[in-house]
Amino acid sequence: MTQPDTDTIVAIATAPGRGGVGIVRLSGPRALAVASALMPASRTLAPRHAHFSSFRDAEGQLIDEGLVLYFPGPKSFTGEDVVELQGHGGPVLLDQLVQACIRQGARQARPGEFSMRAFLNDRMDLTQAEGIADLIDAGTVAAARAAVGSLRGAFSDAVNNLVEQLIQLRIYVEAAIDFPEEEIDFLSDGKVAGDLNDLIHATAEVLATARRGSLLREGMTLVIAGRPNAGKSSLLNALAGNDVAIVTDIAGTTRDVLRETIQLDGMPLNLIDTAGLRESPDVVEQEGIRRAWQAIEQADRILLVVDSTTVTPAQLDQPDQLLPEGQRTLSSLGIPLTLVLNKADLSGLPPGIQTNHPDTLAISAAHGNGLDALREYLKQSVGFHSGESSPFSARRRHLSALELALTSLQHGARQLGDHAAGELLAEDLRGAQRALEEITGVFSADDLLGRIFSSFCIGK
Ligand SMILES: Nc1nc2c(ncn2[C@@H]2O[C@H](COP(=O)(O)OP(=O)(O)OP(=O)(O)O)[C@@H](O)[C@H]2O)c(=O)[nH]1
Ligand SMILES: [K+]
Ligand SMILES: [Mg+2]
Repeated sequence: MTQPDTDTIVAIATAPGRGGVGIVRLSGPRALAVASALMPASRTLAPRHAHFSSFRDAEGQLIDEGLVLYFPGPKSFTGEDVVELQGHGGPVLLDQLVQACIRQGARQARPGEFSMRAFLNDRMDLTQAEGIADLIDAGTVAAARAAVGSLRGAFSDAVNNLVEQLIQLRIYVEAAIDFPEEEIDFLSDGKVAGDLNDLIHATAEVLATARRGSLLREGMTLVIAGRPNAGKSSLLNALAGNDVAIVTDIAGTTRDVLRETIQLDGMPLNLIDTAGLRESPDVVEQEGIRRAWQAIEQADRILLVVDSTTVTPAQLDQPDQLLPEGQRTLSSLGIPLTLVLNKADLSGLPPGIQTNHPDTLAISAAHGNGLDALREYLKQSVGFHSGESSPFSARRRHLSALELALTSLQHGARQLGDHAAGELLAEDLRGAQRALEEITGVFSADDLLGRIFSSFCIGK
């Protein structure tokens, strides 16, 4: 496992720009020495007390004056000696303070390096470190509450509980393998099957909660696709409540991929409007259509918009027929799809859910009819309820790890049914544990740590 290096690091900890107060943070074995070099020689710093002091560069030039706080390790954020210099919040001024610290032997911190040291020094686990980043980045109150939950360890607790149950089961199974003379026929032993089943349920539950947490954080990506002039851009504008996209009656108006994020009762929705799909001799439009397909492939859900005055009832159950000849098929992508029958004002369709066709709604993007039903439908399609919160925030990597653990456990359960060798079950349980421990960072590849922490900003 990576060890924290012994450099003393420094960075501006407050947001870039001007503010009343700006904080420069030092961490490492020489934090106190570096900070002291900027202050009058007579200054001694009592731990966890605010001291007022001047800050000077190596030439004795006054940079600023403000408060100094010293947190001796290991009871500090990073687990190392930490000193905070709180000056006035000007970018040039704070940079001078950082440069003065560097002159005294500190090094500029890399993105996320303070949090990474806190993790490596066991001050927190990975989900807590990620909780800090998510809290800072939270775009909604619900997302911020979920991130605080992670920060306080709610996610780690849930995962550690699963690991604990898993270890108990592994001990039993491995013992049965190692001591066959004991004649514990654990394969037909109801205890193993029962415990495994409990574990599968508990893991599925944590996964469901994590999915909600991830939804609050990242939202859902909806790609609006369809033939030219179906009313895709009109739908984007109607949902965004803003004229983000150009709407005209000319087929092929939209060329670029347009992105707009909206909130649906606290759930972020990333809406993407695309060029109308058709064969076109125009090279600009061709490029737009290529990009449209690129966006479609990345969608969490596709909103296939069709002009309801042009469709026949038979086409409704075969979405691929709703695109012109020569286009790729949507059904082969395996992405959830909603059929939006637009221009209901012209076709006379009743706006809202079409009860005899699943995942089909009629709307009038131009007049706003059926949009409330569409919003409600979108929330329900992902299991999101208004005002919902999640006890913790989660990221894609957490979901993948939980999914992997669940698949391993389910695979293990099938081994039981097949009366196969216990080694196979043991292997599945080991795999599940590894996946779960990757979430909290008990088990982690070095490059995973690098990837996670480098996505944090400098000073975090
Ligand atoms: N009557 C009626 N007209 C609509 C409705 N929605 C869109 N339109 C009209 O249909 C035409 C095309 O609308 P757009 O939103 O530009 O369609 P688009 O699918 O984005 O078109 P491209 O970008 O060219 O692919 C415009 O003249 C809109 O005013 C609707 O609900 N009812
Ligand atoms: K158009
Ligand atoms: Mg358009």
